[in-house]
Amino acid sequence: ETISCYYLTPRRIKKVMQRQGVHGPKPHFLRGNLNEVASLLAMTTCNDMDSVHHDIVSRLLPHYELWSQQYGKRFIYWVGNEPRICLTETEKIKELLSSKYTNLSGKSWLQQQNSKHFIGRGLLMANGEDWYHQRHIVAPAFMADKLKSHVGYMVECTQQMLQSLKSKVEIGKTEVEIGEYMSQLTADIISRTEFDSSYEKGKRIFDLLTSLQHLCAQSSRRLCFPGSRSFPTKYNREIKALKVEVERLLMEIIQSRKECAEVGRSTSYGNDLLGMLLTETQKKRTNGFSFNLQLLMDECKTFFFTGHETTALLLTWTIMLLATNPSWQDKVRTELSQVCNGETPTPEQLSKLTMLNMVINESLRLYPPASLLPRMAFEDIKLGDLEIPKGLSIWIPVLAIHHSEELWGKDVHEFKPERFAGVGKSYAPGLNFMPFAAGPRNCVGQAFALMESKIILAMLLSRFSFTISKNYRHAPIVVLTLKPKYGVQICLKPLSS
Ligand code: HEM
Repeated sequence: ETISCYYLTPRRIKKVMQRQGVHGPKPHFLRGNLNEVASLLAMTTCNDMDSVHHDIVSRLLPHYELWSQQYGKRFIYWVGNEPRICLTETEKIKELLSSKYTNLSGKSWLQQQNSKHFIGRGLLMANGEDWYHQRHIVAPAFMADKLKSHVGYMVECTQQMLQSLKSKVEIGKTEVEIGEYMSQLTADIISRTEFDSSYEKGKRIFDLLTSLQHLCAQSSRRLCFPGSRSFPTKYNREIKALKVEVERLLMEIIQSRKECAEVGRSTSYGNDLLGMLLTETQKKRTNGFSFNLQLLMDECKTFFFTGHETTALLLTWTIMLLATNPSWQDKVRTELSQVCNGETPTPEQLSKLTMLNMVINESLRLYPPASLLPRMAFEDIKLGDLEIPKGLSIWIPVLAIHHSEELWGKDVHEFKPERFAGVGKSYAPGLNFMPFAAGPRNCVGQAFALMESKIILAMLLSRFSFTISKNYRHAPIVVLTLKPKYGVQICLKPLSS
């Protein structure tokens, strides 16, 4: 199978794509176009941006800009031995992400390899039947009524964060790097709501996962061929050691939950995500799918990771946008005082915060934390007139779609939340807007993330007003997710209420 994946299929793919008039840069032996991508990116991201503006595609996807100009909307390039088609036609994307193709497409071997030691085969990286079973096991943890029961924790964690901001301001430290606060807060919330574990306990897990993420991200730029990941290099040893340590800590959390149930202190494993996963490990299955201990740990890692970083980035970018657009900050604050009257928002009130919702959408459009969607065709598939041969990987550059002048108009790079007015009523941005992907394999945590973000922003905005600090350096980068390279420094001013 390896041989067919590495030597035969690419030749076939090349032929099928050429026949359809899909071209791209010439690949080099073994490295494909990795060197061009790396050197273009090194050039565009070596400096900060000269001002806070949002035209970031040429900075973050310079290869996309170059090749889409040279070869057209659809082009093909090579990451090592893996051929990729870049797809921006939203009708075709819609079809690809629909239920028709959930079994015929998924995460590629290369991606699975790159995250093997990071989040393993948890939901995000699973395919086919494995994915289907996992998705059905975890989905109930993110239903509306479950989410409502988390509001209390979310508010409590946010209050603690606000308290620590207040203490800082009181001793005269009015400038803070808000990204760090958001990252800690969302980590705290996912630990408490889904694992019933304190932030301190979870913190070490997050730190280790972050280091693992960085190491594994490096590997996606390294040359990869079958077997190379098991060489005992320093790099591989480092990854192994971190992985062992994360899993040891997770076992502690898992073990203590199991003991709680087994010594009879509680009647079940609990009904948060960890409890539901543990219950699943006890079930005997006949259909060949087994939820074993390794999968349990992979799932925990997956949710520790997906459950906090992306949301923290959404919050951080939104705060940067509000800090640089004081009129929108005022608008949202006015709405908050009208709807919530100075109180902590309830789940019912959250849905009435339309200005806040518009601001969050606009932030997700300009700075989508997950800026690319990767898929691979496991069979030959046909998207309209486009044939996608088996083994071709498909890259959907969400960031480029969100910044497409053709789709959004001349003011595409401007911060204009009003473009989302009426979303959910008469106006649907449809597939021009896909920060959480779409179809059956969309973000399972979307409602969780949005509820959490609204609570945090609402509480922050009613306690403080803020401006961007002169120390803020606008330098967005993509390291798996879209981040501000040096964080977001803001100056806080407490509001009297
Ligand atoms: C603003 C915050 C978030 C954004 C922008 C975001 C975005 C996304 C996107 C684009 C995907 C599809 C990835 C792909 O298929 O390649 C995804 C999947 C996923 N997300 Fe999120 N996410 C966010 C928050 C969360 C939260 C809070 C959780 C969990 C509590 C979560 C858990 C997951 C999981 C488990 C998947 C994999 C789903 C599957 O493959 O079936 N996400 N997310």
